[in-house]
Amino acid sequence: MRVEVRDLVLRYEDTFAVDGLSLSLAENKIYGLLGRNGSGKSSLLSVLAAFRRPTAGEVLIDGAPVFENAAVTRRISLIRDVGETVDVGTVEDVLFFAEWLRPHWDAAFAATLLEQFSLTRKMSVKTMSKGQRSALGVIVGLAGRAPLTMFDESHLGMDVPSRAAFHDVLLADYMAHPRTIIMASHLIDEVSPLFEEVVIIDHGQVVVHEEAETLLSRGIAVTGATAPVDAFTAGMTVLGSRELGPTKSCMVYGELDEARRREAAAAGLQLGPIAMQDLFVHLTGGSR
Ligand SMILES: Nc1ncnc2c1ncn2[C@@H]1O[C@H](COP(=O)(O)OP(=O)(O)OP(=O)(O)O)[C@@H](O)[C@H]1O
Repeated sequence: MRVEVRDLVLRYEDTFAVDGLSLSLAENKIYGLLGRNGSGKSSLLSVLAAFRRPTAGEVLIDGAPVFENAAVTRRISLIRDVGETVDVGTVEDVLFFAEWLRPHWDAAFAATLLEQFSLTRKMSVKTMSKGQRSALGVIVGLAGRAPLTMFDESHLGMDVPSRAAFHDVLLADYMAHPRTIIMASHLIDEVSPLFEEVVIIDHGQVVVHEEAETLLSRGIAVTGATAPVDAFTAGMTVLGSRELGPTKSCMVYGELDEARRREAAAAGLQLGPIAMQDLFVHLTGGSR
Protein backbone atom coordinates (compact mmCIF):
# COMPACT_ATOMS: atom_id res chain seq x y z
CA MET A 1 0.00 0.00 0.00
CA ARG A 2 1.14 3.55 -0.66
CA VAL A 3 1.39 5.88 2.31
CA GLU A 4 1.17 9.64 2.05
CA VAL A 5 1.61 11.69 5.20
CA ARG A 6 1.06 15.43 4.90
CA ASP A 7 1.96 18.00 7.55
CA LEU A 8 1.04 15.55 10.28
CA VAL A 9 0.80 16.77 13.84
CA LEU A 10 0.05 14.60 16.86
CA ARG A 11 -0.07 16.43 20.11
CA TYR A 12 -0.51 15.01 23.60
CA GLU A 13 -1.34 17.98 25.80
CA ASP A 14 1.93 19.97 25.78
CA THR A 15 3.96 17.50 23.73
CA PHE A 16 4.14 17.61 19.95
CA ALA A 17 5.05 13.94 19.38
CA VAL A 18 4.70 14.37 15.61
CA ASP A 19 5.37 17.90 14.53
CA GLY A 20 4.50 18.76 10.93
CA LEU A 21 5.79 15.54 9.40
CA SER A 22 5.44 14.77 5.69
CA LEU A 23 6.43 11.46 4.13
CA SER A 24 5.70 9.37 1.04
CA LEU A 25 6.17 5.62 1.11
CA ALA A 26 5.91 3.49 -2.01
CA GLU A 27 4.15 0.17 -2.30
CA ASN A 28 5.93 -3.10 -1.54
CA LYS A 29 9.12 -2.00 0.10
CA ILE A 30 10.63 -2.62 3.51
CA TYR A 31 11.19 0.62 5.38
CA GLY A 32 13.26 1.08 8.48
CA LEU A 33 11.87 3.70 10.86
CA LEU A 34 14.64 4.89 13.14
CA GLY A 35 14.87 7.58 15.75
CA ARG A 36 16.07 8.28 19.26
CA ASN A 37 13.87 7.60 22.29
CA GLY A 38 10.88 9.90 22.24
CA SER A 39 11.45 11.01 18.65
CA GLY A 40 7.87 10.13 17.70
CA LYS A 41 8.14 6.72 15.97
CA SER A 42 5.38 4.98 17.92
CA SER A 43 3.19 8.06 17.69
CA LEU A 44 3.59 8.19 13.91
CA LEU A 45 2.84 4.47 13.56
CA SER A 46 -0.22 4.74 15.78
CA VAL A 47 -1.61 7.41 13.47
CA LEU A 48 -0.77 5.37 10.35
CA ALA A 49 -2.66 2.45 11.91
CA ALA A 50 -5.58 4.77 12.77
CA PHE A 51 -5.18 3.97 16.48
CA ARG A 52 -5.04 7.72 17.02
CA ARG A 53 -6.69 10.66 15.32
CA PRO A 54 -4.14 13.25 14.14
CA THR A 55 -4.23 16.69 15.72
CA ALA A 56 -3.66 18.17 12.26
CA GLY A 57 -2.55 17.11 8.80
CA GLU A 58 -3.57 13.96 6.95
CA VAL A 59 -2.64 10.36 6.32
CA LEU A 60 -3.70 8.81 3.03
CA ILE A 61 -3.28 5.11 2.43
CA ASP A 62 -3.63 4.26 -1.25
CA GLY A 63 -5.18 7.71 -1.56
CA ALA A 64 -7.86 7.20 1.10
CA PRO A 65 -7.99 8.80 4.55
CA VAL A 66 -7.22 6.17 7.16
CA PHE A 67 -8.99 7.37 10.30
CA GLU A 68 -12.33 5.63 10.94
CA ASN A 69 -12.12 3.95 7.55
CA ALA A 70 -12.67 0.25 8.21
CA ALA A 71 -12.12 -0.75 4.59
CA VAL A 72 -8.56 0.61 4.85
CA THR A 73 -7.74 -0.34 8.44
CA ARG A 74 -8.56 -4.02 7.84
CA ARG A 75 -5.62 -4.00 5.46
CA ILE A 76 -3.24 -2.40 7.97
CA SER A 77 -1.52 -4.20 10.81
CA LEU A 78 0.53 -2.62 13.58
CA ILE A 79 2.30 -4.99 15.93
CA ARG A 80 3.48 -3.08 18.97
CA ASP A 81 6.13 -3.99 21.48
CA VAL A 82 3.58 -5.60 23.73
CA GLY A 83 2.37 -7.74 20.85
CA GLU A 84 -1.11 -7.31 19.50
CA THR A 85 -2.54 -9.35 22.28
CA VAL A 86 -4.61 -8.79 25.36
CA ASP A 87 -4.06 -10.66 28.59
CA VAL A 88 -7.01 -12.98 28.29
CA GLY A 89 -7.54 -16.28 26.55
CA THR A 90 -5.20 -18.59 24.76
CA VAL A 91 -2.96 -18.46 21.71
CA GLU A 92 -5.81 -20.16 19.84
CA ASP A 93 -8.15 -17.28 20.77
CA VAL A 94 -5.64 -14.70 19.54
CA LEU A 95 -5.24 -16.53 16.23
CA PHE A 96 -9.00 -16.93 15.87
CA PHE A 97 -9.49 -13.20 16.34
CA ALA A 98 -6.62 -12.37 13.95
CA GLU A 99 -8.11 -14.61 11.27
CA TRP A 100 -11.49 -12.96 11.68
CA LEU A 101 -9.89 -9.51 11.40
CA ARG A 102 -7.40 -10.08 8.58
CA PRO A 103 -8.65 -10.71 5.05
CA HIS A 104 -5.25 -12.03 3.92
CA TRP A 105 -4.77 -14.38 6.91
CA ASP A 106 -2.78 -17.54 6.09
CA ALA A 107 -3.70 -20.18 8.70
CA ALA A 108 -1.16 -22.73 7.43
CA PHE A 109 1.60 -20.15 7.67
CA ALA A 110 0.48 -19.27 11.21
CA ALA A 111 0.67 -22.98 12.15
CA THR A 112 4.21 -23.24 10.76
CA LEU A 113 5.25 -20.13 12.68
CA LEU A 114 3.77 -21.45 15.93
CA GLU A 115 6.01 -24.48 15.62
CA GLN A 116 9.00 -22.42 14.64
CA PHE A 117 8.64 -20.19 17.71
CA SER A 118 7.74 -23.15 19.98
CA LEU A 119 4.27 -21.89 20.91
CA THR A 120 1.21 -24.06 21.34
CA ARG A 121 -2.40 -23.13 20.77
CA LYS A 122 -3.36 -24.03 24.33
CA MET A 123 -0.93 -21.63 25.98
CA SER A 124 -2.61 -19.01 28.13
CA VAL A 125 -1.52 -15.53 27.04
CA LYS A 126 -1.43 -14.32 30.65
CA THR A 127 1.26 -16.78 31.65
CA MET A 128 3.42 -16.46 28.56
CA SER A 129 6.91 -14.98 28.88
CA LYS A 130 7.77 -11.62 27.35
CA GLY A 131 9.60 -13.27 24.46
CA GLN A 132 6.71 -15.69 23.85
CA ARG A 133 4.25 -12.80 23.73
CA SER A 134 6.47 -10.97 21.28
CA ALA A 135 6.66 -14.11 19.16
CA LEU A 136 2.86 -14.33 19.18
CA GLY A 137 2.64 -10.71 18.06
CA VAL A 138 5.13 -11.38 15.28
CA ILE A 139 3.12 -14.44 14.15
CA VAL A 140 -0.06 -12.35 14.03
CA GLY A 141 1.80 -9.68 12.03
CA LEU A 142 3.38 -12.09 9.59
CA ALA A 143 0.47 -14.47 8.98
CA GLY A 144 -1.92 -11.52 8.60
CA ARG A 145 -0.06 -10.50 5.42
CA ALA A 146 -1.62 -7.06 5.68
CA PRO A 147 -0.69 -4.92 2.65
CA LEU A 148 0.66 -2.39 5.15
CA THR A 149 2.37 -4.21 8.01
CA MET A 150 4.17 -2.32 10.77
CA PHE A 151 6.34 -3.75 13.52
CA ASP A 152 7.07 -1.35 16.37
CA GLU A 153 9.89 -2.85 18.47
CA SER A 154 7.96 -6.10 18.13
CA HIS A 155 10.98 -8.21 18.99
CA LEU A 156 11.21 -6.97 22.61
CA GLY A 157 12.01 -9.88 24.89
CA MET A 158 12.79 -12.23 22.01
CA ASP A 159 16.21 -13.86 22.28
CA VAL A 160 18.83 -13.64 19.55
CA PRO A 161 17.91 -16.88 17.72
CA SER A 162 14.20 -15.95 17.79
CA ARG A 163 14.94 -12.49 16.41
CA ALA A 164 17.11 -13.97 13.69
CA ALA A 165 14.30 -16.42 12.83
CA PHE A 166 11.80 -13.55 12.72
CA HIS A 167 13.96 -11.55 10.34
CA ASP A 168 14.64 -14.55 8.08
CA VAL A 169 10.96 -15.48 7.89
CA LEU A 170 9.96 -11.88 7.32
CA LEU A 171 12.31 -11.53 4.37
CA ALA A 172 11.37 -14.88 2.80
CA ASP A 173 7.65 -14.19 3.17
CA TYR A 174 8.01 -10.65 1.87
CA MET A 175 9.77 -11.98 -1.24
CA ALA A 176 6.92 -14.42 -1.83
CA HIS A 177 4.16 -11.93 -0.89
CA PRO A 178 5.43 -8.38 -1.36
CA ARG A 179 3.78 -5.79 0.83
CA THR A 180 4.70 -2.49 2.43
CA ILE A 181 6.49 -3.15 5.68
CA ILE A 182 7.64 -0.58 8.23
CA MET A 183 9.96 -1.70 11.00
CA ALA A 184 10.81 0.51 13.95
CA SER A 185 13.71 -0.82 15.96
CA HIS A 186 16.65 0.28 18.04
CA LEU A 187 18.58 -2.86 17.08
CA ILE A 188 19.78 -1.10 13.97
CA ASP A 189 22.61 -3.37 12.95
CA GLU A 190 20.38 -6.43 13.30
CA VAL A 191 17.52 -5.12 11.21
CA SER A 192 19.21 -2.79 8.74
CA PRO A 193 20.08 -5.56 6.23
CA LEU A 194 16.31 -5.89 5.68
CA PHE A 195 15.72 -2.25 4.84
CA GLU A 196 15.28 -0.96 1.31
CA GLU A 197 14.70 2.57 2.51
CA VAL A 198 15.41 4.26 5.80
CA VAL A 199 13.40 7.01 7.46
CA ILE A 200 15.00 8.70 10.46
CA ILE A 201 12.85 10.96 12.57
CA ASP A 202 13.83 13.38 15.26
CA HIS A 203 11.58 15.62 17.35
CA GLY A 204 8.58 14.47 15.34
CA GLN A 205 10.03 15.37 11.96
CA VAL A 206 11.76 13.47 9.17
CA VAL A 207 15.48 14.19 9.12
CA VAL A 208 16.54 11.51 6.63
CA HIS A 209 14.58 9.54 4.03
CA GLU A 210 16.86 7.64 1.71
CA GLU A 211 17.55 4.32 0.09
CA ALA A 212 19.48 2.21 2.58
CA GLU A 213 22.27 1.67 0.08
CA THR A 214 22.67 5.40 -0.60
CA LEU A 215 22.72 6.16 3.11
CA LEU A 216 25.30 3.47 3.77
CA SER A 217 27.49 4.74 0.92
CA ARG A 218 27.90 8.00 2.87
CA GLY A 219 29.77 6.30 5.67
CA ILE A 220 33.30 5.17 4.99
CA ALA A 221 35.96 3.59 7.17
CA VAL A 222 39.43 4.78 6.22
CA THR A 223 42.10 2.43 7.54
CA GLY A 224 45.88 2.50 7.35
CA ALA A 225 48.94 3.94 9.02
CA THR A 226 48.05 6.77 11.41
CA ALA A 227 49.77 9.66 9.61
CA PRO A 228 48.26 9.08 6.12
CA VAL A 229 44.83 8.38 7.66
CA ASP A 230 45.01 11.71 9.51
CA ALA A 231 46.16 13.54 6.38
CA PHE A 232 43.43 12.00 4.22
CA THR A 233 40.60 12.63 6.68
CA ALA A 234 41.63 16.18 7.58
CA GLY A 235 38.70 18.49 6.92
CA MET A 236 36.20 15.62 6.63
CA THR A 237 33.40 14.86 9.08
CA VAL A 238 34.94 12.25 11.34
CA LEU A 239 32.38 10.16 13.24
CA GLY A 240 34.90 8.24 15.29
CA SER A 241 38.28 6.59 15.18
CA ARG A 242 40.13 3.63 16.62
CA GLU A 243 43.85 3.02 16.90
CA LEU A 244 45.58 -0.31 17.22
CA GLY A 245 49.35 0.09 17.40
CA PRO A 246 50.50 1.89 14.26
CA THR A 247 47.15 1.37 12.49
CA LYS A 248 44.25 3.77 12.62
CA SER A 249 40.70 3.39 11.40
CA CYS A 250 38.63 6.52 10.97
CA MET A 251 34.89 6.57 10.24
CA VAL A 252 34.02 9.49 8.01
CA TYR A 253 30.73 10.84 6.70
CA GLY A 254 30.55 12.15 3.17
CA GLU A 255 31.09 11.16 -0.42
CA LEU A 256 34.39 10.28 -2.03
CA ASP A 257 34.75 10.74 -5.78
CA GLU A 258 37.03 8.63 -7.94
CA ALA A 259 39.98 11.02 -7.59
CA ARG A 260 39.78 10.86 -3.79
CA ARG A 261 39.51 7.08 -3.88
CA ARG A 262 42.65 6.90 -6.06
CA GLU A 263 44.36 9.25 -3.62
CA ALA A 264 43.49 6.89 -0.77
CA ALA A 265 44.81 3.88 -2.67
CA ALA A 266 48.03 5.72 -3.52
CA ALA A 267 48.50 6.51 0.18
CA GLY A 268 48.10 2.82 1.03
CA LEU A 269 44.73 3.34 2.71
CA GLN A 270 41.83 0.92 2.68
CA LEU A 271 38.26 2.15 2.29
CA GLY A 272 35.42 0.10 3.70
CA PRO A 273 31.79 0.35 4.76
CA ILE A 274 30.63 1.37 8.22
CA ALA A 275 27.63 0.19 10.16
CA MET A 276 24.28 1.93 9.83
CA GLN A 277 24.22 2.30 13.58
CA ASP A 278 27.28 4.57 13.47
CA LEU A 279 25.63 6.70 10.78
CA PHE A 280 22.48 6.85 12.84
CA VAL A 281 24.33 8.12 15.90
CA HIS A 282 25.90 10.84 13.78
CA LEU A 283 22.70 11.83 12.00
CA THR A 284 20.71 12.08 15.20
CA GLY A 285 23.23 14.23 16.98
CA GLY A 286 25.24 11.81 19.13
CA SER A 287 24.65 11.78 22.86
CA ARG A 288 22.25 14.35 24.23
N1 LIG B 1 0.19 8.74 25.66
C1 LIG B 1 1.03 9.76 25.73
N2 LIG B 1 0.73 10.86 26.48
C2 LIG B 1 1.57 11.90 26.55
N3 LIG B 1 2.75 11.98 25.92
C3 LIG B 1 3.11 10.92 25.16
C4 LIG B 1 2.26 9.77 25.04
N4 LIG B 1 2.88 8.88 24.22
C5 LIG B 1 4.06 9.45 23.85
N5 LIG B 1 4.19 10.68 24.41
C6 LIG B 1 5.33 11.61 24.21
O1 LIG B 1 5.44 11.83 22.82
C7 LIG B 1 6.81 11.85 22.41
C8 LIG B 1 7.05 10.80 21.35
O2 LIG B 1 6.87 9.53 21.92
P1 LIG B 1 6.89 8.19 21.06
O3 LIG B 1 6.49 7.07 21.96
O4 LIG B 1 6.12 8.38 19.82
O5 LIG B 1 8.46 8.10 20.70
P2 LIG B 1 9.31 6.88 20.15
O6 LIG B 1 10.19 7.42 19.09
O7 LIG B 1 8.43 5.73 19.78
O8 LIG B 1 10.18 6.53 21.44
P3 LIG B 1 10.90 5.15 21.92
O9 LIG B 1 11.99 4.87 20.95
O10 LIG B 1 11.43 5.54 23.28
O11 LIG B 1 9.84 4.09 21.98
C9 LIG B 1 7.61 11.65 23.70
O12 LIG B 1 8.01 12.92 24.17
C10 LIG B 1 6.63 11.00 24.65
O13 LIG B 1 6.94 11.36 25.98
